[in-house]
Amino acid sequence: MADAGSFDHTKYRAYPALSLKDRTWPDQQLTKAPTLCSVDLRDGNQALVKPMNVEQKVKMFKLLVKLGFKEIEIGFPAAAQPEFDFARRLIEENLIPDDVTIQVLTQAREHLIERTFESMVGVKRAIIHVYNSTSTVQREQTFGMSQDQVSDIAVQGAKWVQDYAAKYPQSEWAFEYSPESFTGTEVDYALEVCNRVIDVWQPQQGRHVIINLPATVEMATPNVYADQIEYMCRGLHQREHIAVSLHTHNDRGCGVAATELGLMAGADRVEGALFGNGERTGNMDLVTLAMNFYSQGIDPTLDFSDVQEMIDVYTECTDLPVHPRHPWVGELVYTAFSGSHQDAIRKSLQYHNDHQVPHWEVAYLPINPADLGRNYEAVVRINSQSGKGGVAHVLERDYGIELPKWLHGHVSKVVQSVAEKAGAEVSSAQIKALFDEHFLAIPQSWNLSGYDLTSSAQATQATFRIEATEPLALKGVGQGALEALADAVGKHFQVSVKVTQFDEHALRQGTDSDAIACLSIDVDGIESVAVAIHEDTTTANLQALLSAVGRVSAQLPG
Ligand SMILES: CC(=O)SCCNC(=O)CCNC(=O)[C@H](O)C(C)(C)COP(=O)(O)OP(=O)(O)OC[C@H]1O[C@@H](n2cnc3c(N)ncnc32)[C@H](O)[C@@H]1OP(=O)(O)O
Ligand SMILES: CC(C)C(=O)C(=O)O
Repeated sequence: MADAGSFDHTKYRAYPALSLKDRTWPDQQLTKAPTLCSVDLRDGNQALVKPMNVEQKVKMFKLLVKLGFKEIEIGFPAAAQPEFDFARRLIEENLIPDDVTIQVLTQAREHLIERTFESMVGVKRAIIHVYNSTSTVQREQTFGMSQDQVSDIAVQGAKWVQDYAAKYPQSEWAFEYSPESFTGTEVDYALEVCNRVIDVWQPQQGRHVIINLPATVEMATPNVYADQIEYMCRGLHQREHIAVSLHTHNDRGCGVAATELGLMAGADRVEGALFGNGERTGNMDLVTLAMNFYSQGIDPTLDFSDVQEMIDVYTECTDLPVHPRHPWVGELVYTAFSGSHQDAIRKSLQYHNDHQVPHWEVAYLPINPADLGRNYEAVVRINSQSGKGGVAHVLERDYGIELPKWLHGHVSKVVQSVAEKAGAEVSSAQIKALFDEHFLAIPQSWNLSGYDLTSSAQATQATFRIEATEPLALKGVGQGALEALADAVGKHFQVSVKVTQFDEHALRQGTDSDAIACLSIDVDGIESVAVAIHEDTTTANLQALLSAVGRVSAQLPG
């Protein structure tokens, strides 16, 4: 038995690096997506607390087909009755589209291979995937066998697969071999085993052969895996007739990176699972890989335009959640809470609206979330980390209220104070309510009920009627209505009223004809800000001024 364990790194040692001095993969660029094979229904399934039942497998299979997978490992039919039944169901109910090839896994043991072929009776086309572990540890500790003996298991397995395939000539067969725990295997020995298998299958005679090189356990940095793949690609017999496939796991958190470097090193095909489900830390995440291609302008060959459906089916079938920060698809991955990010996003989106930008280049948003069926509401969310740009963005986005820049700070101060006190997110509806309460609401007794203007070349003479406890009529004169009202109010309260900021424009949404007036005044040194919306532009302007005075009226003389 192993000891009880102590946090002592000296019991571990570094992975022996392969010295491939003339490696070429670092100079390669990925320009095309590889063949993508989903192993959700096998490697993903075998790692679940509660493996999927047949109905769940059917549901997952249909999702995988809908997403566009052309190769799908559907299970390990010799392992358990539900696995066998699922294979039969797909075949008997004709659920496999003509352009989709299913794949099944088996150990290199004859009775399991025989049963696997029985599960495939009547299939149009299938990949029989046979594996045995070739790793040093498993040779010594699991099998107690020499290199030659383990290599013989692979060769024998390959022959059985070939022999049983010959018994079912109505189906089109492809063969796949995995030296399981490839990354725990001496690479020259792994090459030797694979070549012995290839020599049995003779792919140059038209047989479709896949050599899959799994990082069953991820043990080293991705560059080491890439070296191993380049080494294998150089040495495999009949390389041009076989597909080299990658199957990485995520023990060190680098499953996707290892796959990408492995592709640069010459591989043609990739196995993985949605959201990285799979043994331990999971298989390589196909969603991340495909979206990495997509975001580089490369067709990923999969369609994730309805990400929510994918998440719903996945969570229902696996009973596993998708992390909110999961690359590309997590609930929070297009959300900015922090002020400077929000400000940059808002300006960048505006820039895209206003200019012909040939490619998507928006600050902090590597792709357009709408591509995945996500809406923009999630992009900017407000809490105490947020700034004025973010609050302005929410009012614009959700209510069509475009505020002048000088007003952003005033609104954000109110929202920030609520966010700080609550220690929580402030919703869009709360922001609107705060805006209404602090800027738009007309203070009691300060409602403009009418006005009469007489304009001459010199000045505007005006009477303003205000709904107060005692209806009020104020008279003033000035260059235009707003100045006349400032004059009228000033005279009435014996104060000086100066308009320091003013902006008026049409509202972007809601009633087309509505105007919004935003204004800041100085009343004997006291600053006051207010906003008014009205279908009549002049009324909006005048009401904004009256509201601004009303907000500080308690501080005015008399
Ligand atoms: C890395 C991977 O993900 S590999 C896939 C792993 N997935 C699974 O194992 C899930 C499905 N597997 C199962 O349900 C079972 O293991 C079965 C049905 C396939 C086999 O069941 P059993 O024969 O009862 O048990 P088990 O798997 O423990 O068999 C171990 C025996 O098979 C041998 N063996 C294991 N793997 C292989 C292989 N790939 N090829 C040949 N022999 C193998 C072992 O050496 C051992 O031999 P021994 O009996 O002489 O000691
Ligand atoms: C059977 C093989 C491909 C496997 O699942 C692994 O090595 O992780």
